[in-house]
Amino acid sequence: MAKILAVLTDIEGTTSSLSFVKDVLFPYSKNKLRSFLDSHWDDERIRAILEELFNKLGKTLSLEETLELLTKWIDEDRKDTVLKEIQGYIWEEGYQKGELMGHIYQDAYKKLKEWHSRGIKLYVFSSGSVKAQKLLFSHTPYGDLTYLFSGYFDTKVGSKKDPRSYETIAKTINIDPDKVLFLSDLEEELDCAKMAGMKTTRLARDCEVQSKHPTVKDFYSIEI
Ligand SMILES: CSCCC(=O)C(=O)COP(=O)(O)O
Ligand SMILES: [Mg+2]
Repeated sequence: MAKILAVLTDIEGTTSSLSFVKDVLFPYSKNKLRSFLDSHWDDERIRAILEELFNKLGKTLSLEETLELLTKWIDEDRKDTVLKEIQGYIWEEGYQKGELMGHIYQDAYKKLKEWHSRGIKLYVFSSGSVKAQKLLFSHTPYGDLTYLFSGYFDTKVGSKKDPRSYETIAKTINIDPDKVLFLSDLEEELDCAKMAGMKTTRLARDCEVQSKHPTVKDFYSIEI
């Protein structure tokens, strides 16, 4: 493999379990959505996010309508920036109250730490908002791991299923795409990163998969 200067990693299914996101984080945001909207409906920061939603829809929604729409989007696992921003704020309260703890696989933690100590730059690209990413990595059983990462990207940079997002990330971090290794559990994301010129490795933790990309069961098997 050509010299890798940076690792760009997905979260769900890659550094962290699918089940943590689907069975813990998403239900938490769904259960707390009504009380969050009730208590933050007039908050300046939340209003700005909701205005973005209303602009996108071309109409203003009532609290009840907003609740209904965002609940539907959580159920559909919609990767919408407004939903992801709101979820980030809800999870923040969960982490602060000690009701949430971020999940990271031990192999991911150990290898990320090793790569960091070797001077390899580490970046995150997730559909979860940058706020949600930082919260997850600052509340792990291994402590606050945010020191490992040089930057975070969410879908404000573009969809994870669009090669242009990976091109933008490479330009932003100022590293040639072929010196960046992208890690993900999803073939389509890896295809897009490869189209942008990045190196790729697929994580297939709990199942056998057919893949065009080098495939590993955990981070221990990734040689850089
Ligand atoms: C930052 S944790 C929440 C992750 C999330 O909201 C999500 O939709 C998962 O996206 P990923 O791109 O990490 O698969
Ligand atoms: Mg994933």
